[in-house]
Amino acid sequence: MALAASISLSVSSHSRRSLVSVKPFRSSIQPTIFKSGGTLRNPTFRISASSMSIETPEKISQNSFFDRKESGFLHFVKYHGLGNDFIMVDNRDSLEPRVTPDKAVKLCDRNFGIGADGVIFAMPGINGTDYSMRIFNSDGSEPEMCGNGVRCFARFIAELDNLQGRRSFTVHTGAGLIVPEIQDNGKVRVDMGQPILTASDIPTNLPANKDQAVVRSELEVDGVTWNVTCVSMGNPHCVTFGTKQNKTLQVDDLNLAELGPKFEHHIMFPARTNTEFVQVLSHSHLKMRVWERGAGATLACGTGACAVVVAAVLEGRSERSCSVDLPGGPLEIEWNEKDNHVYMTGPAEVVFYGSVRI
Ligand SMILES: N[C@@H](CCC[C@H](N)C(=O)O)C(=O)O
Repeated sequence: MALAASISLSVSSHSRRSLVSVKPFRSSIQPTIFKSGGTLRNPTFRISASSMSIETPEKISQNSFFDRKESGFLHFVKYHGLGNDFIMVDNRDSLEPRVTPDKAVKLCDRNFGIGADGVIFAMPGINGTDYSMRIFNSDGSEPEMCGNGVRCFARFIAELDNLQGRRSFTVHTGAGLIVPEIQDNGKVRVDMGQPILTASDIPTNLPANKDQAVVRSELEVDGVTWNVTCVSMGNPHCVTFGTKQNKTLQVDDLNLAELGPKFEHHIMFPARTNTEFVQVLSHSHLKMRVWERGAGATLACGTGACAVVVAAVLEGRSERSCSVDLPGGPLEIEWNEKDNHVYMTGPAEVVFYGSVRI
């Protein structure tokens, strides 16, 4: 759909009202939406264009979106990776995030804010890397890494910086060095590094049962015994393929909103955890739903999909290369035998460009 929009948003920390005006162009649809209120509170505050097509960067640079520097406003681009959506902030001039965790919570609010699963900051590189990436979850907590986010980050950087034909660069994250590469088809392949399996490093209080790892262990949740494997991709994941009583899951039947928080806040996970519920469709095809730490049920989780393939291999359920179906679409994951790194390939798309008063 070649829909492009001009969007105005105002999010105030004092008033929880918001106003959205959407004016599409290059489209026969011409709605004007006032999300609440009905009057344009910032008539001089006009926002740049966006497109759901991949020609967006050229169009946007013509409009000098990224040159906008008005004080009191945050200019952002909203991206998504399979529906896991992020407010991307150009923070290349400072290692201090331009938005506080409290403000991130407000911006991520789907009713009173822009709406997103997190806020991501593109920052100067450290330790010899080209860039650094930091992220706040929608609850304001700061995770170490975000797989879908780093694909969005790669496309965002390609828009922001003149990479002179370079397709790949290095990114410092809380999970260490991450290397995304933009492919000819626009998808992003990411070297996600090595999975961490040592129980205390994940961290989990579940006792190690295979070398130092927790593989197909038992986790008691509200009187039900789940079989779980714990993996860190820099951030913690608890992967389950079923319970002791019911060894295979039909993931569509799960009540995630009820189950998810019980795993996230379980005493066995001192840093909380992301949880993936997985159904094996074949040795190279998995289906998962995720409850994310600090964000709840999301449409996709890149680090989660990586953790799922690592867990599936450790439990002898799959090959090292798998398609992983998430509610928002598929990711291709490979746990490479030679270098022990996990590689993730998937899309990252612009949703819209906007500015918000901060
Ligand atoms: N959606 C992300 C993971 C984001 C961080 C996570 N909620 C955490 O707290 O660890 C992904 O795509 O990996």
